[in-house]
Amino acid sequence: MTQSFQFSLLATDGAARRGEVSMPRGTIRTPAFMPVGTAGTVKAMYMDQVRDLGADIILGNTYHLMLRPGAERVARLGGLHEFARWPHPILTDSGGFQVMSLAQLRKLSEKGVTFKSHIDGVVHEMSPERSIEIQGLLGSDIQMQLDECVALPAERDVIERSMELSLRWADRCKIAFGDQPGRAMFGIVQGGDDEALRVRSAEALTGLDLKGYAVGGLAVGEPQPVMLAMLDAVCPALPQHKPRYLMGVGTPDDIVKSVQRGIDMFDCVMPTRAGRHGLAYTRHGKINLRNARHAEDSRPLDAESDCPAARDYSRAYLHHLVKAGEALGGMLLTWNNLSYYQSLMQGLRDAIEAGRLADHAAALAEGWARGDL
Ligand SMILES: CCOC(=O)Nc1nc2cc3nc(NC)[nH]c3cc2c(=O)[nH]1
Repeated sequence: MTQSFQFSLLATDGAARRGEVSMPRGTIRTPAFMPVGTAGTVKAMYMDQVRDLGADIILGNTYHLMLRPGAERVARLGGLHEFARWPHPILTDSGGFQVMSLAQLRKLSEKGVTFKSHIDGVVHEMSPERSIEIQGLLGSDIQMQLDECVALPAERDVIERSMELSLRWADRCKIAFGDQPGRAMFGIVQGGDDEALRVRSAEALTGLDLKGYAVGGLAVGEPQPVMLAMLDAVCPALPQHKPRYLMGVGTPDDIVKSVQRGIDMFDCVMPTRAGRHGLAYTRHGKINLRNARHAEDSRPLDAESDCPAARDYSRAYLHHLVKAGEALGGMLLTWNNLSYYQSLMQGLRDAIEAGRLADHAAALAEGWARGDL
């Protein structure tokens, strides 16, 4: 068990990397998918199940937890790992993105963001320093800088000013983070859909010598080719021997194409949220269990899966649960979806080690395109 934060590059295949992040609370095998545990829970899952599916790390949302139950309260109760019974690494976001998408009446200035809670209307001030303080109170292993995710499309000078603000906040967060052995603070590359601004952001953050780098400001509705073009510009401008985390991504296809461009870590609400809405992710593509065509289909989602939710329940039963609004429907589909995402990541890790990522990616795409025979 290490007392420090170390990233080791174990193998590469083109721009893709197979690595390991070793931390005091455990090792993260990369490429890695981080299930989103917004308010200290991966919705509809027990934490033991999340672990059994192969997740090495989960994501917690600062915005939600600071509003309820409150960061100081979580600290008094022993921190988020103890509170939520997840003893492995946790990455927390800085809350910036959620403030801009969830809070009412938010104001952004050099100082930070001021907003009214969407729960009880209380006004909160979140400076870069306070964001890091909150993440420390939660006991977060990987803390994110406070940043501004500019909405696209935007004028170049708006993107530039926003990117430069995030850089100043990165510096303030690094100072506020100080020296927390075994923990890390990641910078967040911004710059919208402008390659030159993206490279400037990546190079400036590299100069701060942080433990890892996130790519933010993407997966905000831009076409996939735009997102991938930004990765083609950013990844070569980031240090080879530090982890790269693409925020909010994505579909299985997004993940494969991003791994091929050098991304190591992902988080996305898709598998959990879609599961609660009746959608199953499988190696044959997406299956919408709300659709009446499943009403008498006695086949499971995937007879070859080692996940009981995929292997042991008929589509007819899942369709019934979803139509009836039964809690078990969301539970089984979330279980299936997270299982599929973790098996996707395991397959990518194996393919990079074996130097056959291109063939593996083609086989995956063929399976998704073949659809659900
Ligand atoms: C997870 C760390 O988040 C932050 O602290 N800031 C941040 N979060 C983002 C989350 C995003 N989710 C999506 N798509 C679903 N795009 C995102 C961008 C950011 C971001 O720029 N900055």
